[in-house]
Amino acid sequence: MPCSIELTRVSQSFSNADSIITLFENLDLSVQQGQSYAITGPSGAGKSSLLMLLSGLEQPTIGKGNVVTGDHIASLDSIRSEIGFIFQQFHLLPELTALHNVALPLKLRGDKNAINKAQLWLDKVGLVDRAMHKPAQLSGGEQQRVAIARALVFSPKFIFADEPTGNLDQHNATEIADILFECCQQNNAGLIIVTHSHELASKAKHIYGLANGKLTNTSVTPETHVLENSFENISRDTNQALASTAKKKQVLPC
Ligand SMILES: Nc1ncnc2c1ncn2[C@@H]1O[C@H](COP(=O)(O)OP(=O)(O)OP(=O)(O)O)[C@@H](O)[C@H]1O
Repeated sequence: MPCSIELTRVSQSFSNADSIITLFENLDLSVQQGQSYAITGPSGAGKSSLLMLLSGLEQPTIGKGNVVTGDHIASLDSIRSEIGFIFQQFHLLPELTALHNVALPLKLRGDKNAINKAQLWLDKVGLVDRAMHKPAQLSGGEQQRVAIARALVFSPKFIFADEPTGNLDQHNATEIADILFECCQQNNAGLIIVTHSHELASKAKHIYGLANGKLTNTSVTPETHVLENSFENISRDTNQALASTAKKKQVLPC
């Protein structure tokens, strides 16, 4: 049964030397396994902090997060070994080959087939011929492919990605985004992305904006799609009619 991560009325504040920064208060957010989410918003709004709370790696100042499976509610600690991370800076281990970077999470779980499974994942992300290369011998896009394979190799329930395309050029960013969404969908993993990229965010089913401590669902609804399509059809029909009139005017004598 798919599970969801639920943050209920959470607040997050940090106290610095002479002040307290409050990022958000009484915020609710629920993310479901198998679904994709993007969190966008201005720099410093607290997007990465929210990702840390969702993943259970950090605790909110007030409120709490739970994993909900049917009627069963558990703390976020219970899902710690079933979540994967992807970062802007890749965070691969520099002394390990691509193959051993991907195999590492499986080895840590005592999986005897770690190397074979890692090889299959390198194949999935299109890097089978780079298995023996170390991160420094790979391009940014290739390193992020390794990071995606490493994050998904142990079939996690959720993937948390913080600016996964932030260090890549446009071409690589699009390719990496496609691979990431496809791999998560195929593995029924929930995908939660923090990004400044509207192109990347638009691939997610649910899009949230975080600004001034408020989280707003800005996803395009099916109704909006219908309206957009209607406008496109009207605009196309109008253009066709205008083109046809212009053509007739050219042919017909004045
Ligand atoms: N552990 C911490 N201690 C003190 N302040 C923190 C801590 N973590 C985050 N902050 C502060 O909280 C604010 C929000 O940080 P966060 O990284 O969550 O924002 P963001 O929306 O992800 O920003 P960006 O888009 O620039 O990455 C920043 O001002 C940051 O300095």
